[in-house]
Amino acid sequence: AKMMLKILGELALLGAIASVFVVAAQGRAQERAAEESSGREYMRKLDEIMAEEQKEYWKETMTYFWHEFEDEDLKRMFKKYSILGTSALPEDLNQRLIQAINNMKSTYAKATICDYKNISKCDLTVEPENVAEWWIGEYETEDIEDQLADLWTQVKPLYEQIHAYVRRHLRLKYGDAVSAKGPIPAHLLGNIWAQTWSNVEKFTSPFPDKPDVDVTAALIDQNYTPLKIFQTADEFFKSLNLTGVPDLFWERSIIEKPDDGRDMVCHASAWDFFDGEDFRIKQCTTITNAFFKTTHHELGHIQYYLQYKDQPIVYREGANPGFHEAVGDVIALSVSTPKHLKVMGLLEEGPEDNESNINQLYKMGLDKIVFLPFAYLLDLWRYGVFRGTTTPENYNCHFWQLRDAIQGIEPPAPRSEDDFDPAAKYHVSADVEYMRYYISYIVQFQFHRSLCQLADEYQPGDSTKQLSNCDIYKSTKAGNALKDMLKVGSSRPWPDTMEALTGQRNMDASGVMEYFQPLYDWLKTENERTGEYIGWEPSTVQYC
Ligand SMILES: C=C(C[SeH])C(=O)N1CCC[C@H]1C(=O)O
Ligand SMILES: [Zn+2]
Repeated sequence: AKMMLKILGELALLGAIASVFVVAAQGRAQERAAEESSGREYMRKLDEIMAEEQKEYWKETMTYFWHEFEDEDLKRMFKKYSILGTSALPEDLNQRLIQAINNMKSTYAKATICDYKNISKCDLTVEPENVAEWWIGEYETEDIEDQLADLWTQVKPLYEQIHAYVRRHLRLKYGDAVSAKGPIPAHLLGNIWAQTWSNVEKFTSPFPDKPDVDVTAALIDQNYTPLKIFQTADEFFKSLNLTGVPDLFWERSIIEKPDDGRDMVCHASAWDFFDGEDFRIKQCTTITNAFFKTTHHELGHIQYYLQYKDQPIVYREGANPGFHEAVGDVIALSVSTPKHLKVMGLLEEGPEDNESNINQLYKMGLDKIVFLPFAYLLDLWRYGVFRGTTTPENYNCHFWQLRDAIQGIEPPAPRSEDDFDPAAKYHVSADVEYMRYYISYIVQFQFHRSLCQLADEYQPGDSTKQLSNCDIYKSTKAGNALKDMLKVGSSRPWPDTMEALTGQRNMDASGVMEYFQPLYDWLKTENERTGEYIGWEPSTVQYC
């Protein structure tokens, strides 16, 4: 009884604090912002006030010895409230931080935050370690960096096979501009960041005589509009007994680039307004295969918001950031199968023979496998920047050293410290953590495998039910399992959440490797036939 009273007291305390936090923060901030400003200025003012008020409530949180609470849930909530992040900065510096990445270090140097591992010690300047620790801390896993490295070790052999195969075909097209054993020049890969290589698929496909699985032409021929792409994607989620987007979503989202001259950050994004009703996407949709996929990706974020909207505010986030990025992609893995595209009338009936399957896996590999080293190295580089092992004098040099060593690509021309190439990536300039995508591209195949088994679309060892040909469309059994995972938000440690869906408590590459096994086998045979050098020697381009 005494224990119960104590817990009830803590819960009541939490309820009071939590409601004060949120309602007060939003209500008062919105009133003040509206009184003091309007339009674009309103959003900046709202940010400013919210940061001030968040800091006020954070200080109140710190007056409780929550570390000693017995109730695990209560303690978890307080721990999340205790992480203030960049809102610890004075708002003007926070604005500069958001808008001017290149003076992040001096901006951080002026702020003081609590020691990540000793929250009662709050006189620390934001030493580099705290930021890397803070980002890594979001994964609540002591050895997360080792796990991330292990995942790369598991997938790297497959990447090296794709790299060698693509390099050969680029040599066939561009000659000696591409060395037989060196890194691939980044500008030949059809993507400004060389992060995915889908744009070289057409002239490198293993079996070019087979029908192309690119739906861009079909989308255009069938008069798809951005709205119809969104409605089609939303229908897939509803087919799984998940929740369709609310009317407010259609009223308030921006799904096409505005033609009224205002400038807008066109990088696709999804937004939760934390009132349980207002969820939006901002996207400059064009009618392409790529945007068909991105729309599913962004609606995956909206679905997560919809499923955890009744959780306490502090738990309205992904089980870890990688989970949030994986939801829409898991759906897109089903949508992008030739089987599903034929159901949608976006692909002509045609053979689903082994060569077509290899082509399809190759297309997916140019997106999913090629992306992994890029996503991994981008935050390896930033961990070095935050920790001070990468100093301003060698920002660009270290970036290209990682691009050379891990991704096997080289800059198109000599580089120096007069250049700052990492900032050409939106997420670096906008200060958005990126390891979430690396994790997503691993765990989405673990989720896909489990959902496909539930949908009876995949059976290990059954060649008629291969993972890469699985489409969970209309499987309410799979949909309900996914819904159960999403509803939890971050109220449980992510290994618990992953285990509930997959039976596994760890991220592992077995899902992605199983999905791509037929391609891996084919590439090893093909690269051996053509005598390719697997891997790459260091670049000879001057970049340090
Ligand atoms: C689509 C989004 C918004 Se969450 C995105 O930033 N992505 C999705 C794939 C990786 C990363 C990128 O574009 O670099
Ligand atoms: Zn995303």
